[in-house]
Amino acid sequence: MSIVLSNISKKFGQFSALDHIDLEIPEGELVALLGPSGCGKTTLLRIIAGLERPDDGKVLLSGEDKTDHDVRKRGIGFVFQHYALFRHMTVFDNVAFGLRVKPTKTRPSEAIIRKNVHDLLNLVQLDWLHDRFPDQLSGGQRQRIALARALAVEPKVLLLDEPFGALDASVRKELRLWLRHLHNELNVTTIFVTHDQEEAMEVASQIVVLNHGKIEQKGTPTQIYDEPKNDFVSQFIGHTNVFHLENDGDTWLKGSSIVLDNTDGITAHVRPHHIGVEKLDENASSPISLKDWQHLGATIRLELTNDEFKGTAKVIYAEMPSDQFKQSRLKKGDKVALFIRQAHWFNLEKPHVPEAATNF
Ligand SMILES: Nc1ncnc2c1ncn2[C@@H]1O[C@H](COP(=O)(O)OP(=O)(O)OP(=O)(O)O)[C@@H](O)[C@H]1O
Repeated sequence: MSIVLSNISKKFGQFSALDHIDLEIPEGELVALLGPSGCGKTTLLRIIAGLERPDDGKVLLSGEDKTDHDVRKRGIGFVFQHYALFRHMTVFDNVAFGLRVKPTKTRPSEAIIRKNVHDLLNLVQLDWLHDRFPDQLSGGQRQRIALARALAVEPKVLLLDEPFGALDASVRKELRLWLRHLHNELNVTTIFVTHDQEEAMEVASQIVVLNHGKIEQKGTPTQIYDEPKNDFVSQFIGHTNVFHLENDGDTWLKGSSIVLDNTDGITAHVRPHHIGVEKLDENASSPISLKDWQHLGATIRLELTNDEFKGTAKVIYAEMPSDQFKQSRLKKGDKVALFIRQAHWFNLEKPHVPEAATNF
């Protein structure tokens, strides 16, 4: 089922939770709604589900206006952060629930229900737990059962609100991959809410970045990461060094061939792995030195300081492969030269800095 949101707005009292949202989600996509706490993610999900009514705008499902349709008539399945499995029912009965409460006319026979439930439990790889009760499951297992239960009624859209939010990091990681594989298998249009950019990047085919009730950007994970539309998106996705040229000066650009006539109000965002670092000899005049470094596994994060910075960005973070770090023989206190391979520029009056200035 495709989803079109047209000019959706929602206020709570005077507070504008969603402000003229336009969004199209083609059938079969796996979309992440990503943004900081309170930006309107859950409200948007609830409006799609029919649990909340927008003040303005329309919700079209498969091209039909469903804005005023009841939640039960939308063919949508949900999973929320706090898995609401029925504690007094076994895993099997939890998954069968949605089928057993269907009106007599549309309710499958008990034999078909048994087959469907076992198929679903196999799909989430937990059929062996079918006669357990929710209290006897781990958090990750409960979440997979909650998904199986949502899928039992064959929804045309699946909405997941921070489905793995309450789980510890390693289980979350495992379930992210699992969700992506499950989606590849079923191809149900799926929207999940998260405030974790890594989760969005890893799972979604499309990411919608929200902030203060507005869409800042929509695109593939690659587009969002490599071509952020504004400084909010750039900072929200991944790590970046933020340089306010008025305060921070441009000594960090020296040796990079970037020349700017006017630095007023300009910010440059540079990802740590876009900064090359080269060891200089002791007598070199560079103001930049290696203060500290941390081992992140395959990469090393370097903490660099610039004596000439007047502003706030006193520490510059760079990253390099750990093998390269070993070869470089860098040690704390060494003077270094920086090579900025790529930067994102914001608030430039001219639409682009010269080609040579962004990539070299
Ligand atoms: N029923 C309500 N009454 C009043 N204000 C509400 C209501 N529901 C949500 N809000 C406000 O609307 C804003 C958006 O809320 P929403 O739950 O959509 O945010 P969110 O992005 O999902 O946040 P989080 O990541 O913290 O769950 C918040 O400031 C919230 O306080």
